Amino acid sequence: ISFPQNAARLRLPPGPKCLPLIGNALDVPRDDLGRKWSAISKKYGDVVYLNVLGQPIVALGSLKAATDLLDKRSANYSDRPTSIMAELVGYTDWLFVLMGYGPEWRHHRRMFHQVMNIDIIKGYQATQINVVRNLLRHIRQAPQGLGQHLEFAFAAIVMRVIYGVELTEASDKYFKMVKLLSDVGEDIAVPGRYLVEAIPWLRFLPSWFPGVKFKKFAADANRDMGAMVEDLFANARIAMNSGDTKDSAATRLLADIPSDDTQAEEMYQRCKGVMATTYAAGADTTNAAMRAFCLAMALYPDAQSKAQAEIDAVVGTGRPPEFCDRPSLPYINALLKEVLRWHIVTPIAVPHRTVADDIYDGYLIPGGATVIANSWAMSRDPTVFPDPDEFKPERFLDENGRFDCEGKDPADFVFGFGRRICPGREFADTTLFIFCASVLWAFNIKPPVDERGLPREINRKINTHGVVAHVEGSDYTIEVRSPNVDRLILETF
Ligand code: HEM
Repeated sequence: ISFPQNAARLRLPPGPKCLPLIGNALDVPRDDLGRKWSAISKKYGDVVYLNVLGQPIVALGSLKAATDLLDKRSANYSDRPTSIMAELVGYTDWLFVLMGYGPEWRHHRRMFHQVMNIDIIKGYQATQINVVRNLLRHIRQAPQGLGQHLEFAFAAIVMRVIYGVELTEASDKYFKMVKLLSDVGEDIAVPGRYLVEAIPWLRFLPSWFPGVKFKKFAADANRDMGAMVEDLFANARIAMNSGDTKDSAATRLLADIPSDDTQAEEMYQRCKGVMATTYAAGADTTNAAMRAFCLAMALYPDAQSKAQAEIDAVVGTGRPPEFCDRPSLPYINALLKEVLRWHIVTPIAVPHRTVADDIYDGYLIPGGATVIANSWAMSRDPTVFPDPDEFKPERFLDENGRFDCEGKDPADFVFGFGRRICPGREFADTTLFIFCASVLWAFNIKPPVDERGLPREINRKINTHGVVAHVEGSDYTIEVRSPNVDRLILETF
């Protein structure tokens, strides 16, 4: 990467006016991130510059700007902003989502790929099917607990695949820890949320000092998460050494580490981090997409009926859907794309950081700038997605009803960009397929009803204060579609 020679003479991209000392600190959105950053982009352009207490932030509001920079100039745009909070909660020791662009991140990413590549994940299908059939039974038994069943199911899949641990009850300690992991991660990853990021010396004040509550929060999270990460890894190692192994990503990675290697300890540490990262990054995101699917089905009964008609024609009611049905289900494939577009799980993805100065469209993008790609804005581009707020799987079907997402694939922006693109996206995709197809096969999802049996308004509220956007409600009327399906849900277990 070469530094632009004329950097000093170049203009920075447009942006809101800076105030003395604090710069744009008051302009940085703290909730509803996609929509609010989008409003800033509408006003100033696709590439916007803010200065938050000396920290440059560049917000990219279009797919073109994001691909031009984060994909095509990926070598310069794949670093991550450093975060004092991430350091205080201990994330920088093991969570490679937040690691800077360098050799250690590369080792982690390579290790992740070993256990989550497109061929290996085929071996996880049996687990995915098992968990989803269990989920159907749970929903049938207690439909009012839908939200919790979903949360549990995604945690269960990841735990089984990664650590070989079978989650049994919602109260399982590991399940609680997933929640902690993702809650903390989401909270601290929002740019501008914690003042200590901009005023680092705040970390040296005592915890009782006004405004320093973050220190206690960080210390508690560090202790609890550290214990969990150690505990899970220790279990995997014990199982591995005693020969009592359920095949899992952890045991396979551990088996590859020669114990007499001088670097074995380093590799164990890395393996521990990769496993925990998979859990932290995978469970909550996939769960958020599934909840959005349920909301869409309750709000758009036509789409639900069309999807069910396709499943009935291809799969029938005599057995639940299997992975091999997927190529024959174009409407379901279109619906899955629409779920990911309609509800952007990570509205501003995860921030990148530039390594060196760069020039784009005549503007200077400074080295060390935090770069935000607004995936939410891309999903709402009406030139690509007319009526963008409407849920329309037909967007991804051609005139003959064949699946077609050429030139408008949400995967181009939903999973991030460049060298940091989500490496779990194929696993997320297969998991979502089997979950959505199975739920559609088994249940009708309808609006909730009041005491008189009349439809109540559906809670469409999205919790947007973290990096992952969650549909808040999960209160629907859920009916088993037929007595035959009911029998099968019970019999399959
Ligand atoms: C619908 C589900 C998912 C969505 C929407 C999603 C989205 C994202 C996004 C936007 C990023 C940041 C990319 C960037 O920096 O440009 C990311 C990173 C990541 N995701 Fe996902 N993800 C999903 C599921 C998963 C799953 C299931 C796993 C694990 C099995 C996973 C593992 C990761 C990891 C490890 C990273 C960090 C990559 C790095 O920093 O190099 N994700 N994801």
